Amino acid sequence: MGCCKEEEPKWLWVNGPIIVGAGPSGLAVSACLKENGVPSLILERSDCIASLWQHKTYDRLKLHLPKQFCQLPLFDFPENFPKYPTKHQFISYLESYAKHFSITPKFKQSVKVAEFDGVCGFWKVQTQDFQYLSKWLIVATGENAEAVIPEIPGIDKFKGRVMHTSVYKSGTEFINQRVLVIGCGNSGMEVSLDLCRHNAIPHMVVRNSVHILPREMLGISTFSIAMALLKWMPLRIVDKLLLLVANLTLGSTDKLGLRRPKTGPLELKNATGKTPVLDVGALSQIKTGKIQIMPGVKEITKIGAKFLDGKEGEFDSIILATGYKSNVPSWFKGSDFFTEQGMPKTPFPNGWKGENGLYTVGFTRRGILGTANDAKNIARDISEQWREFKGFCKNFCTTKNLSDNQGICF
Ligand SMILES: Cc1cc2nc3c(=O)[nH]c(=O)nc-3n(C[C@H](O)[C@H](O)[C@H](O)COP(=O)(O)OP(=O)(O)OC[C@H]3O[C@@H](n4cnc5c(N)ncnc54)[C@H](O)[C@@H]3O)c2cc1C
Ligand SMILES: NC(=O)C1=CN([C@@H]2O[C@H](COP(=O)(O)OP(=O)(O)OC[C@H]3O[C@@H](n4cnc5c(N)ncnc54)[C@H](OP(=O)(O)O)[C@@H]3O)[C@@H](O)[C@H]2O)C=CC1
Ligand SMILES: O=C(O)C(=O)Cc1c[nH]c2ccccc12
Repeated sequence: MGCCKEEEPKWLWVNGPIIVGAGPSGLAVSACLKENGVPSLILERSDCIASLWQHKTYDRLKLHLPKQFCQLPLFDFPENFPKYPTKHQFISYLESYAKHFSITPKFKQSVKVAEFDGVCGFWKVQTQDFQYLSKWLIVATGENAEAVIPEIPGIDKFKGRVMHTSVYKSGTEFINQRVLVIGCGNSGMEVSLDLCRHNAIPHMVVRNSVHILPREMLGISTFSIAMALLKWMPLRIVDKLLLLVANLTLGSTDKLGLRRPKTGPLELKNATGKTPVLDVGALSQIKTGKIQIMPGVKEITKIGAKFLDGKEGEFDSIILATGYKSNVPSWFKGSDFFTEQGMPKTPFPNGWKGENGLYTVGFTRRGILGTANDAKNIARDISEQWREFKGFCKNFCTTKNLSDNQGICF
């Protein structure tokens, strides 16, 4: 009987923290560490930095918060960037960012297991190729690591195309098609709008309530207004003001089949992570009927869908705009720092630090702004320990002809 003993993966000692994920969060924390004299190693499952932005977003995507809220620490956006940069501009900024700080992640390293070894006092991080060892583990895999694909009765029978928004690029593939868009967050709204602009016929499923705010109020971004008001008044009052202006400028969304939640938009974002829709044009297409609002789906049939109100419709394609989730529970083991949903249990602003050298960056439900905050906190914290640890490292590592961010093999 042939026996093939699986080869033990090679061990790599990392000089500095291990960062999992080369998105904006991983890059930001690596840059802040470097600024404090601490080397680090980023492990990235994909073949490039910012893979969410490069591989999983549609062509027409723009940041919907103004640029001052979306830049990473220590290195600003170029002056000539517009108020709302395009995704291509954002990616080129991130590439310059990595270059500026000489950040060279190790690509195609998908972390399968990460666990603290209490005996040796190190984090053991396993990818398909290696086992990495470090005193610090920084989780930067994001709140949007995997697409949420809900089980919708009958979806396997559907004859047309079914895709998640993470693979949608442009409406050019859907010209003249009747498309069912399931979900009405920012992705559902913007994909429906893009479909309209390509002469497709989108029908958007709204099974629940949703907050829609104008992206700007009197030429000032709604998000900037909210941030400014929050310095002076409680969240609930800010929410009331935002809703007052939203109702004045957009009219009642309830009449269009878009009921507002009882909880205000910012309070809801903080409590559940549900981001309010910042409208960039979908609402006016809903008003003209070019985007049709549909109730919850009862089941999908071969040729279309049956809805909870008893109506039926025929569709050529289905786009799941059903959101994203963290993937931390699938690879992070042996600690109860994270919830079952893969978010830190400790709420903002203290969720960035765990025990035994564990850190998280980008799990604040506050977009890039939250990332920048975490990255600075982590770098400050680790750099204090680093100075002490460096002495130990010097004795430990025999091979000295390696650059800062390479692992030492033994
Ligand atoms: C369509 C869209 C638009 C958005 N627009 C904005 C905006 O305008 N402003 C804003 O502030 N926020 C926006 N966000 C939120 C956005 O997710 C974050 O702001 C930002 O991308 C978060 O960066 P991150 O590095 O934390 O996560 P990500 O960008 O998701 O990066 C995480 C990285 O980790 C890698 N990874 C995951 N699992 C593993 C593993 N097991 N092993 C190795 N690598 C792994 C991934 O491949 C990825 O490269 C948007 C999100 C989406 C989906
Ligand atoms: N321009 C930009 O900057 C953009 C930013 N984004 C950001 O990306 C993140 C993800 O957004 P998005 O992809 O819209 O995800 P969201 O999680 O915000 O929205 C998911 C939507 O899908 C619905 N849904 C989930 N499961 C089902 C189901 N089984 N049946 C019917 N509906 C379902 C949800 O409804 P329910 O509420 O009932 O659960 C919700 O309407 C957000 O932070 C968003 O702001 C996204 C696009 C553009
Ligand atoms: O665009 C996103 O997904 C974000 O997470 C940005 C964001 C953080 N906090 C908010 C509050 C209201 C609208 C968007 C955001």
